[in-house]
Amino acid sequence: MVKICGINDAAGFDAALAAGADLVGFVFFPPSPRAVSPAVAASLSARQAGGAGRVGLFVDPDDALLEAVLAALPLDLIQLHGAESPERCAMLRARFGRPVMKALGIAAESDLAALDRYAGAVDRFLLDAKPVPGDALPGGNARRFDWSLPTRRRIPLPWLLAGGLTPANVADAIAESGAPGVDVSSGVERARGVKDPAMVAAFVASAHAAPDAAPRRMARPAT
Ligand SMILES: O=C(O)c1ccccc1NCC(=O)[C@H](O)[C@H](O)COP(=O)(O)O
Repeated sequence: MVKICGINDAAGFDAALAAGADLVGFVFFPPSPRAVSPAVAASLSARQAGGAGRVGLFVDPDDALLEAVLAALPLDLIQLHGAESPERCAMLRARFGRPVMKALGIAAESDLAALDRYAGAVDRFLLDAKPVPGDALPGGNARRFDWSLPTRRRIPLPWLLAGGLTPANVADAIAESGAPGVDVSSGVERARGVKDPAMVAAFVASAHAAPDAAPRRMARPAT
């Protein structure tokens, strides 16, 4: 399973779908250079029906933002990339009736303890590099973490690996981490916030071809 995150223009959206990405992510976090309004996300999503699940990325969203986004386009998955508690994740999942993917920042094995705290409250995990002081954003910083860490714990839900992935390293990342899916943003950009269609195509091809992976093993979220 391959997710291309931070889609904010037609070329990036078209490239992701043409390449066979399983999920495309829209960032609803205004400080991000990849941020889109609900209207822009809806118009990009309408370029092609189906083809990839639509993911909305939020950072500690209030209910009003989720209402506005879901009124504009039918998300398949809500990605929570802030400090949302397990209780808040469960509440949003119940209120909006969409599966939730919780992003967990990982820098050391001890960070994996959060998996058990969230397991009953969410549907999937995104294991991403933990931001460090000075990072501009809570995610999407092209920072990677030790790919062997996920192998040290049983991960109780379907999950994606993220953080600093590129077309050149994604096969190694899958092999070393055992990830059933991957998520990328910076590594398929020609400039910060600008997706490069050729890099998107190369990333999806490399991830789907990775011999040690089962990237399509994790079913798409129900729509
Ligand atoms: O991309 C952003 O602008 C962003 C903003 C706020 C929270 C998370 C954000 N991105 C997360 C992702 O794009 C991915 O899920 C993941 O972090 C991989 O990012 P990258 O290292 O850039 O490939």
